[in-house]
Amino acid sequence: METLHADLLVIGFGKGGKTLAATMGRAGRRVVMVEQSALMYGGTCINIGCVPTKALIHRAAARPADADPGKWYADSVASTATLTSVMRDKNFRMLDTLDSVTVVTGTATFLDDHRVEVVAGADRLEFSADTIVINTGAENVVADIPGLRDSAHLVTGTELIASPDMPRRLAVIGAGYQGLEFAAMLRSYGTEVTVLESTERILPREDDDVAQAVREILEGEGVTFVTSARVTRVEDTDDGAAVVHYEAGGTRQSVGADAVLAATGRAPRTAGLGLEAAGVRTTARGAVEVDEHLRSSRPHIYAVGDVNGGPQFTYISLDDHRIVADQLLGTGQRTTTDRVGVPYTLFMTPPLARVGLTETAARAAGHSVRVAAKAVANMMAMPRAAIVGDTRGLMKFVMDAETDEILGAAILSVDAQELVNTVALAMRTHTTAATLRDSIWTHPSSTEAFNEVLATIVR
Ligand SMILES: Cc1cc2nc3c(=O)[nH]c(=O)nc-3n(C[C@H](O)[C@H](O)[C@H](O)COP(=O)(O)OP(=O)(O)OC[C@H]3O[C@@H](n4cnc5c(N)ncnc54)[C@H](O)[C@@H]3O)c2cc1C
Ligand SMILES: NC(=O)c1ccc[n+]([C@@H]2O[C@H](COP(=O)([O-])OP(=O)(O)OC[C@H]3O[C@@H](n4cnc5c(N)ncnc54)[C@H](O)[C@@H]3O)[C@@H](O)[C@H]2O)c1
Repeated sequence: METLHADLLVIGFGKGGKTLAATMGRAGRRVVMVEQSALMYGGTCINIGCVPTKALIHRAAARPADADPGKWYADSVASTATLTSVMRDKNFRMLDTLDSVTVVTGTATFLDDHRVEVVAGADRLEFSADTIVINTGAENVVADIPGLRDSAHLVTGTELIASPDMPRRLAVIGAGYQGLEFAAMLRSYGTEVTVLESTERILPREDDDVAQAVREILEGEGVTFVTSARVTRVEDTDDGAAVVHYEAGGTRQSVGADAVLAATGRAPRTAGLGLEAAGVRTTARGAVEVDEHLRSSRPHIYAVGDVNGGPQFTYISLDDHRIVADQLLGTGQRTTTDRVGVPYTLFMTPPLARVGLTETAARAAGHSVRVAAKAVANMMAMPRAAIVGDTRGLMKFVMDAETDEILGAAILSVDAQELVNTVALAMRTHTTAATLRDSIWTHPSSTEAFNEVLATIVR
């Protein structure tokens, strides 16, 4: 069989890989992009991750009081599918319209460190490339709980958002990003939601006051939480539902559910890639082992995005592409250690946005800390929350008492996903808290809260 040669071969149509493929294609390099599914052009984020979940969250908030919840849910799933198909098509065309880029639909496996086999049904192609980028993402982990994997009611987020049938009762296993976003989203459509989390409290990496505020908001919406829960068994019943058995607080309990959502993490997708044949090492957690330039143990093979074991966010995959592009076209200076102030947002309503250190982590790291904090409901100078009708939440800033630089922030408020980017930029540019506090911001805006919160030193 003929082996087709490319300058760059990318395995997986994720954020980092597709952006790199486009950049290299525009620079005149011969690029092959291999994606295993035509339903995944553009990757996880636009097809089964960020975009559809946030679209469904947005639609839930727009439900008229008199709309039938089940029908509104089915319509929302349908309109979300339309949105993702438009984005998928745009992503495909972004690469397909570049003369030097070829998109191949099939599953890639390494034959050796320069050759990759692509299989699609009975068809088989073979490619070789000078540079290979692995961008295969991550996949949901289904915990090893008796009965769970065999339950007809087990769903991952991918299946949940594809079905027009709104579950009447949802049991969520895991109170991380997926668990809390799906719990909040389904609850706002009208589903009865119970979240079972194995740790002592939700969001164990956040400060107590922030995690508690999140829990109170979600409980106020009607979500039930069981923490320190050990899920022991999932059992399908004759009446077409499931019962999730668990132990908590020293007693055995159970909850009935029409769907059981596995939200216990996403693991790097390296199985079946033939990494051994290429001499590419993996970490104990199954990620491709990379250095700060994202080179694997074979220097011409890179890994970008979730598969390299870094933070699982779309914009990290995008930043990974900048590092590899700098290796291939630039000065080769950029590294993962350049990253300062990486923000992230949990999209509940209102959202929780975070950047930098928590108060607990800042103290543990030996910083001399000052904390500014205020409940959104107590703010006088930020009418935006009242205007949009949601004054729940709090804002909290952790500053270095000596330099007045911001070490971290937690913003649980309307517009938090936007506000946090300004704070992250302040952190990256060593802008002091006093500058943010005394700056001129538009009115009425959420950013105005900085004037007030940063003047409210609580410790
Ligand atoms: C429900 C959910 C919500 C999320 N919400 C957010 C959010 O709001 N904000 C945010 O920043 N992040 C969010 N994330 C995380 C974000 O989606 C991921 O971090 C990001 O999409 C990872 O992109 P990637 O570049 O690693 O690869 P991916 O986009 O995962 O792409 C990998 C691609 O590789 C393909 N592939 C795998 N193996 C092979 C093979 N052998 N051959 C060929 N192709 C292969 C897959 O089909 C897939 O298309 C969310 C994730 C989920 C699951
Ligand atoms: N808004 C966003 O940016 C966004 C949204 C969704 C997902 N993501 C990304 O996807 C990643 C994966 O999300 P996730 O929520 O699946 O994982 P996660 O790691 O964020 O949370 C998993 C949770 O499940 C709990 N858990 C594990 N095993 C359990 C068990 N047997 N019983 C009960 N609880 C158990 C863990 O203690 C943890 O709280 C996130 O880390 C994030 O990077 C991002």
